[in-house]
Amino acid sequence: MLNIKNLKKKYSSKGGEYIALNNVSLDVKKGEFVSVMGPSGSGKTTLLNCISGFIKGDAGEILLDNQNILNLKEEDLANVRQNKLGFVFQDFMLINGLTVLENVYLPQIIANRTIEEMEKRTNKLLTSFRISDIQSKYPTEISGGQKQRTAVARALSNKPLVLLADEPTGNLDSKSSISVIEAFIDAKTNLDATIFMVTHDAFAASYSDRVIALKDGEIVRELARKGTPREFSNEILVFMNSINGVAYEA
Ligand SMILES: Nc1ncnc2c1ncn2[C@@H]1O[C@H](COP(=O)(O)OP(=O)(O)OP(=O)(O)O)[C@@H](O)[C@H]1O
Repeated sequence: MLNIKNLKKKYSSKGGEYIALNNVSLDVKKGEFVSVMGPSGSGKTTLLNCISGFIKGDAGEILLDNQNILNLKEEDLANVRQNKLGFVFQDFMLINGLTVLENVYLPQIIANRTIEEMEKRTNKLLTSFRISDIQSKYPTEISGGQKQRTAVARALSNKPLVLLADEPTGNLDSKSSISVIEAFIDAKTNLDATIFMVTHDAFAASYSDRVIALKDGEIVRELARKGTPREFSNEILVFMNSINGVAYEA
């Protein structure tokens, strides 16, 4: 589904060159939920931005369902973003002037889906994320958890190949973080969604199938989920603390 081969990215600035990604290779299978963790400055955002095409990798390949998106023109990249990728951001970015239903419809309208396609897809999403009963409400009238489920439903509305999530629990209290993770688990279980999440949050990562650890622009380890989320979370914390100067908290 997502195959990255020998991806390199360096930044040039007055102080010289800085290698942010050094030969990063990874594979994410359809239906997998993968987290990327690493100390500040390890290259997580750079990796996510290369996959979304917001910044250009210097060398290597980023294959999305076998299409190399590394060297696409901006117009083709916009197409990939609209039709093949879904995005969940830290602050969710729902449109307050639109209802829950309209927020989920919007990307499909932009992608020129037919009414029948939109209705079928939207009904499935509203049911999967348990937001059917609040579909006529506006984002300011619903709970934090409902907002997050709406944002994940919207991100999946055009059936993306991969859902990219950038620190989705970053600013949230633990109750809201659980809502986001539940939404991801629903997306994986009910819709076979493929999720690629960058996070500092070992609790959130402990619900993924695999954690990829980055340090200084290189993958230093992959941890496959074992045991309960609590046990996996502890294993992640121990490992992240071992490669990181700063302590991670549970
Ligand atoms: N536009 C840029 N120009 C120069 N250097 C950059 C630029 N963007 C990022 N970097 C450097 O590249 C490295 C990787 O940055 P990146 O933002 O990918 O790290 P990160 O792992 O996401 O960090 P954080 O967890 O703090 O968000 C850092 O050392 C950063 O200073």
